[in-house]
Amino acid sequence: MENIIVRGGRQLNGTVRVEGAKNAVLPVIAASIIASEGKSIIHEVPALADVHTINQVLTHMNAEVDYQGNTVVVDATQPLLTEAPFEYVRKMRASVLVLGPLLARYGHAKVALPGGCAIGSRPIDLHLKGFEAMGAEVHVGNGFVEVSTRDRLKGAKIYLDMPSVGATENIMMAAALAKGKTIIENAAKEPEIVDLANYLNKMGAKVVGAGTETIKIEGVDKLQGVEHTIIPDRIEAGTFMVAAAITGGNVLIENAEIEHIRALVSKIEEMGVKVIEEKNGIRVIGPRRLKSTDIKTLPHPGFPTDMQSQMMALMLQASGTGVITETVFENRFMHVEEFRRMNAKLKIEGRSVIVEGPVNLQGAEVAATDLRAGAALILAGLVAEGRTRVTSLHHIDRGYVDITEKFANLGADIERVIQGETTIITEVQQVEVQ
Ligand SMILES: CC(=O)N[C@H]1[C@@H](OP(=O)(O)OP(=O)(O)OC[C@H]2O[C@@H](n3ccc(=O)[nH]c3=O)[C@H](O)[C@@H]2O)O[C@H](CO)[C@@H](O)[C@@H]1O
Ligand SMILES: C=C(OP(=O)(O)O)C(=O)O
Repeated sequence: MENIIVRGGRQLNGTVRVEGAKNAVLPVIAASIIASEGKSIIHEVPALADVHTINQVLTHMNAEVDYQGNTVVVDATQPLLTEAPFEYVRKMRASVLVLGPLLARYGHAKVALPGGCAIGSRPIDLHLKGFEAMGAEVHVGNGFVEVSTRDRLKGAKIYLDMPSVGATENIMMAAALAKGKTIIENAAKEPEIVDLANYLNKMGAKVVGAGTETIKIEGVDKLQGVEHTIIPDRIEAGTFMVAAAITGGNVLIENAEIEHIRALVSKIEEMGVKVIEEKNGIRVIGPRRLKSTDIKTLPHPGFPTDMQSQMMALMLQASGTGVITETVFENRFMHVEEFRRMNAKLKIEGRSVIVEGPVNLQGAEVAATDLRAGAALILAGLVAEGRTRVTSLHHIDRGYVDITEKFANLGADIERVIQGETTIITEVQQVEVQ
């Protein structure tokens, strides 16, 4: 079993470069299977366990996938299987993102039902509602969801009860080849939606309005493979911003896009952190004393739920009482129990956590309960007294490339170990481990 060991007390200084965004690359790779002509060449692909999973899903379906350096090349011109079994969906819920592309191109898709996960029940009813509105039949049974249509999908007006990122992406991809116009109302506005729309448009689709609450898609007859570069990962960037802030350090986060993380920037500035936009990225300088604040997670452009646990770590070091309210996922406070093992004073009240700071965090044995919680525990470990051991690293490997090396390069006392021994983990080994 692998663990990360952090010894607290070092200030972080230097430069770190963020990777391409996990949440942008997964739908983009999924969308590449709509291309019936030409190869899709995708750059800035992060070497994450989730990327290997989506590549395996495509390979299972008969697409040719070549992954070298940070580039993935997908050739989906040959006939594809239209099923994704449980072994992939179990590892990664985003496997459901092949539903829209397969339905669009083949009129059929069958994917194992994702089920609940650590952060909430996460149904896919809105994805299915969208497909049904476009004329697809939906059948759920034996642990699978199957969507099919005898005729070509028809454009439709679809109102999402909530601005679901995955539903917006799946419907956008299905609508790309539908007959006529689809309008998605109350669509998700995340930067990753815009990246997917840009990619689809390069492939020949007609998508307008991505990044606003109304997206219009005029269906076309076919899409072709193109070259695309994935946007930077705003959550990885945010995690390093918090690392600089929590240690009172000075870190340049290269390749970070400030427009994608305004809500986070504004909150950490309220806490006394200095944020400077530079030519190559964002410089973050932590203050001597942090002031507490309140946070409410919301769909973009609100405060991202994927930064909630990292902010909890930061608020534990801030003076005063702060309230964190989670409105996106109903069960995303699993890390509270782990922070408490580190001497945190946290009180859960319904969908909020009251954070009393500052506390003297103490190193402890803690487990990552999801990928962001894992990163948050490392952040807490950076300032805790003594040694923190973080386990369940498969969560962290889903969303962070070389997190141990990146923190070590900034001056952290951190190492990844196997059964008590220090090891250097290569990308290939990481894939075998998950
Ligand atoms: C791979 C990826 O991009 N993951 C991101 C994506 O997840 P994901 O796309 O799964 O998140 P959604 O935006 O769909 O989920 C938001 C909320 O809507 C609910 N819901 C969603 C769909 C549905 O059909 N019915 C329904 O009730 C979910 O249970 C959740 O409570 O957006 C989340 C919210 O920003 C992020 O935390 C995830 O990192
Ligand atoms: C919740 C997350 O991802 P996923 O939707 O892939 O589980 C995340 O990236 O924090």
